[in-house]
Amino acid sequence: MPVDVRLLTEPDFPDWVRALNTGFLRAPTSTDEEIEDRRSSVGLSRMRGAFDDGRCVATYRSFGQRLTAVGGAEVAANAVSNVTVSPTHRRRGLLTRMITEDLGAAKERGDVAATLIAAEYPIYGRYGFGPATRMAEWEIDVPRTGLDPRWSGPEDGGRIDLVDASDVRKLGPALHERVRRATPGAVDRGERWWQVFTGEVRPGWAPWKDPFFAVHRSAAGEVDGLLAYVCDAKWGDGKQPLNTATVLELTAASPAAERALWRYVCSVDWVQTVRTGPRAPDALVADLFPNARAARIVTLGDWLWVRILDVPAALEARTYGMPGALVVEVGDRLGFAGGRYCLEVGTDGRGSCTPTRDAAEVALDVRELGALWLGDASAVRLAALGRLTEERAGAAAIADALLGTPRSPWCPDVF
Ligand SMILES: CC(=O)SCCNC(=O)CCNC(=O)[C@H](O)C(C)(C)COP(=O)(O)OP(=O)(O)OC[C@H]1O[C@@H](n2cnc3c(N)ncnc32)[C@H](O)[C@@H]1OP(=O)(O)O
Repeated sequence: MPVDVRLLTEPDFPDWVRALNTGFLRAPTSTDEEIEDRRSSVGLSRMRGAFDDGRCVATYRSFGQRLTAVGGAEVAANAVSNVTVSPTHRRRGLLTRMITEDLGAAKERGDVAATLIAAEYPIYGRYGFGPATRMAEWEIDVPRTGLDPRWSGPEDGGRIDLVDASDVRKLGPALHERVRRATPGAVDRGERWWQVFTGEVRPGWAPWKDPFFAVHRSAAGEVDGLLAYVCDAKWGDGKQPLNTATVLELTAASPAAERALWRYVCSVDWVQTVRTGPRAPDALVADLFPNARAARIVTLGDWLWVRILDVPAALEARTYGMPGALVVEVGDRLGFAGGRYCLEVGTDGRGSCTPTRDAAEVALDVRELGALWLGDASAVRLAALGRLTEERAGAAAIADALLGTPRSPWCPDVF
């Protein structure tokens, strides 16, 4: 009997959770509470599974997401998550069947793009996803930073206060909303995100340790920064504290708040090492210190992957650094977004994008367009890699001048 790939129905859910845990190498069994908690937090309507002789052997879920484009507008995105195929059924095309159906539904719904955080690099390019934002994590050797150890708070009239989880649930969402609308690549967060982040809801699959929460207020008294961190309890043989603080979240609506919160976490007594957690690759953190080499990059990699589903809508949603025009030939093996398009950008930085028969100036796969869309990748570099063809000499540099951005895009979330 062929393996049945289909949308989930209510009775499938416990078996689907077992298959999900299996694919992610977690203990396959779950308590009834865990299943009920998961069930109440996700909508079944966009969950898929593959069933072999009645047993779930593959999982897939998508949900609606708001994704910030360059310039601050947001687009409707189809966020992809919980992708697994059990080891007994791998490499038989089950992922391909589930994702092709789901992207087709997203296209029909009018979603502009699809997004995901890829577990492994080689999986999703074949479906038109490109790495659109990157992450970096630093480890800071605090005594080497050259910071004045006598620091006791911001000198510019701002202040930092430790707060409780319930305060974070009150203050965090509005701050995050403000920051994510100003951050290309950021995505919206629902109430559940804040419940899990603050420990109000503790899913069985994630270990929990109460973080320390701090907020930064500007001199005007406005909350413009949020920090969450946990500390270990390591001491050396010579009775020296060797604690590490690991930052779980640092959201700042202003550079002053960002600077103050990094300064704060590097000033906590006993803390010798700060792990920044995943940050934007051009985060301010490393260069805040008199000795920037005290911050060492420990991880650098791709983060949010974007799959453009509607080229004109995606290119018209964002803004551009200069006026100009470019004819782009987009290839799409799955047939959702391919075609030749003319992008024309006015002096106001807004673009119009329409299908055209004019000669293409650059040709690329939709995967590379996804990588370029948020401004992180370079068309000139993609041409050097052989992943973008210049049909007119110099066109890749024009693409970069149009699409490039002064700061890197950044998605602080994992989903
Ligand atoms: C957004 C997220 O949820 S990320 C989490 C992804 N999940 C995981 O990493 C969990 C562990 N891995 C798995 O469950 C599975 O291996 C999956 C889901 C990644 C792939 O599922 P499969 O059903 O085996 O993929 P499928 O058979 O459709 O493969 C399609 C193609 O992708 C390739 N492919 C699939 N997975 C990988 C991989 N990890 N590395 C390299 N190539 C891969 C296949 O070789 C195949 O290539 P082809 O078209 O050239 O023949």
